[in-house]
Parts: sequence; C-alpha cells; structure tokens
Amino acid sequence: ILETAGEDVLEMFTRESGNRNLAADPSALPWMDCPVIDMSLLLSSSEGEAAEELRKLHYALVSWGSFQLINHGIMESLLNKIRENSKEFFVLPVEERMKYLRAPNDPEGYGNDTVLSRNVPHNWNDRLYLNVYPEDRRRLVFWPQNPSDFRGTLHEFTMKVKEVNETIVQAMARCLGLEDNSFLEEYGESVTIQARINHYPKCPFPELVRASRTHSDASAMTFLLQDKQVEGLQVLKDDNWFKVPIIPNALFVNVGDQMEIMSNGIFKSAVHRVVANSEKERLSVAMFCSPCSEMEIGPFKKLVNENQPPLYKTIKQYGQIFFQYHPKGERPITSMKI
Ligand SMILES: O=C(O)CCC(=O)C(=O)O
Ligand SMILES: [Fe+2]
Repeated sequence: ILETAGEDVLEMFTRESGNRNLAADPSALPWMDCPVIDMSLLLSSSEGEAAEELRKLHYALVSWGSFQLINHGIMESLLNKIRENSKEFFVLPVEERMKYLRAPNDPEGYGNDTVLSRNVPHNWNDRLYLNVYPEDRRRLVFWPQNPSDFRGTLHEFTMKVKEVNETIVQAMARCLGLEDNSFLEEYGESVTIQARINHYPKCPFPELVRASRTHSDASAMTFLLQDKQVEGLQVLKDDNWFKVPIIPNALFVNVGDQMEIMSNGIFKSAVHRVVANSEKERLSVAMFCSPCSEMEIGPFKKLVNENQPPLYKTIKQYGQIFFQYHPKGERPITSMKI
C-alpha cells in the first residue's frame, strides 16, 4: 500500500542513489556461524552447564549482537499459529486490511513505513505494527478481527515472549557479573512490547530494492520469529554481511539500540537488513522489548566508572528518536553518542 499516489513506483523503491550499493547476488554471501543458545541450559540446575551456556551468550552479545535461541519454552503449535494467523491477515482483500490502516504520523497499525527523505528508498514490505504490552497500551482498533483468532493468538504469543525476555535479560546481567534483575529494574513499571508483523511480497526486481533496508532496532531486545522456509535476513559483523540461517522453532534474538546504550556499548545493537525475493513471499514476526517509555535510559551506573566513562547520553522516549531518524535514512543511535 503506497502512501504517495502519483509517484513513480519503481523510483520510490529504488531511489537510484540510495540503493546504488545493493549486492548483485545475495546468495553469494557466507552463512552466519550463528551462536545457538539453549535457554533450558541457562536455567539448568547444573552450575557447570549453566556457566558454559552463559559464556556462549556473552560471546554472542559482544560479537554478533545476536543469536538463535532454542528450547525457549514456546510451543511449536503457538509459533505455527501466529505465523498462520498473520498470513491469513495479509491475504485478506485489501479493503479488509485497510480497516486497520495507520495514520501518516503514527507508526501503529497496518501499512508501510513512512519515508521522510527523497533519497531514502521504501522497503518492499507490508507490515502490521502494534503495541502489545502492557495491555492498557493496546489500541484494539488496529488489531485485526479477521482471522477471528488473531487477537487471542497474538496475546498468547506476547505473554510467552515477555517471559523469555525476562529470562534472557536476567542472564545478560549475570554475564556482566551484575545482579540478575539489574537491567530489568531499569525498565520501570513494566516492559513495553511492540509487535511488528512483516509480510514481504514477491518482488519483480529484487536486485534493485530492499525488503528491509539496513537498520538496527530501537528496542532493548528483539525476538524474531523468522519465516518457516524462506530466508532473507542478513546481519553485519565487522563490515561483512552474513545470511541468517533458519533453525526450526528457534527465535532469532538481537540486541537493539536501547540495550547497547544501557550496557554502555558492551552489547552490540545488531545491524541487519532483509533482501527481496522474486520467487517466494516471506513472513516474520518481530517482538520489540524495551523499557517503559517514560523511563530515562542511559548507561547503567554500575558499568560506568573512571576507566569506563559513559559513551551515550541519558534520554527518554528513544522510540520517538528512532522514528525521527530512521525515515530519513539515518541511524538514531549515532545521535546518542557522547
Ligand atoms: O523480517 C526479518 O527477518 C527482520 C525484520 C526486521 O528487521 C524488523 O522488523 O525490524
Ligand atoms: Fe529489525
């Protein structure tokens, strides 16, 4: 669904200057040698097992800023259901989907992302973006009633992701030798969770457009359910791009900007992108977990001292900063550096 009627569509998605550097053949890139973290081992009563998994987690966070999470306790049937319900929504007739259309100045709802610069290409992506937690922040006008079990499925998935986030963020504090709840205490009254359900239609000119252009997430942590079969996500490490493999039933977890800030740069917000595909459509469900939006976030006090000065400013409402910079093709976290 295109916001700007009358513009040359191919030009909107390519912005020749903006997409000049697209890799000719994305399949030629190497696969990410993905750290795989087993959540059940992080929680293991065997100290040796738990310590070894924590060491792997620490390595993943400081090197890739991302990892695949297995044995996270979310049932395969629920993962399949959220994928199926999402797919059912995106194949509804456009008039039905339009009932949930977002307003131009508000990211919440159905549609495509706003672009605020004529040099920034649009993503080949249709998405539904919803505040899912805390529950009193939900705006049900944007929650599809079709398929009829969509709302219930998304609620169930949200509650599970909330639990997984708590476990992972506690383990992340432990990695740094901090009390388990050190990061969670900085979240304020409650974690905030947004869901972004991405649908990437087949694209007739995948070598010219991006399904999602290079970015890092505004969240503290992102839990991504990838498409069951179709790859496309890539992550950047030391200036090289890697393809993210699909591991059945795993969640792909990445550090977002707010966690990079809170950890004073120790954990790396993962830079990533999605390539377009001419043969297959693709679906993904990203769950963005962040501190309560009213909380001030900044480098965690226990990680700052004379030898490690704060590298980032302390701010509120990072989400809004993100939506000022990203649509102009700029990386918001750069503005946060001291
Ligand atoms: O579709 C994907 O694999 C990634 C989506 C993503 O990066 C996002 O929604 O922020
Ligand atoms: Fe992302």
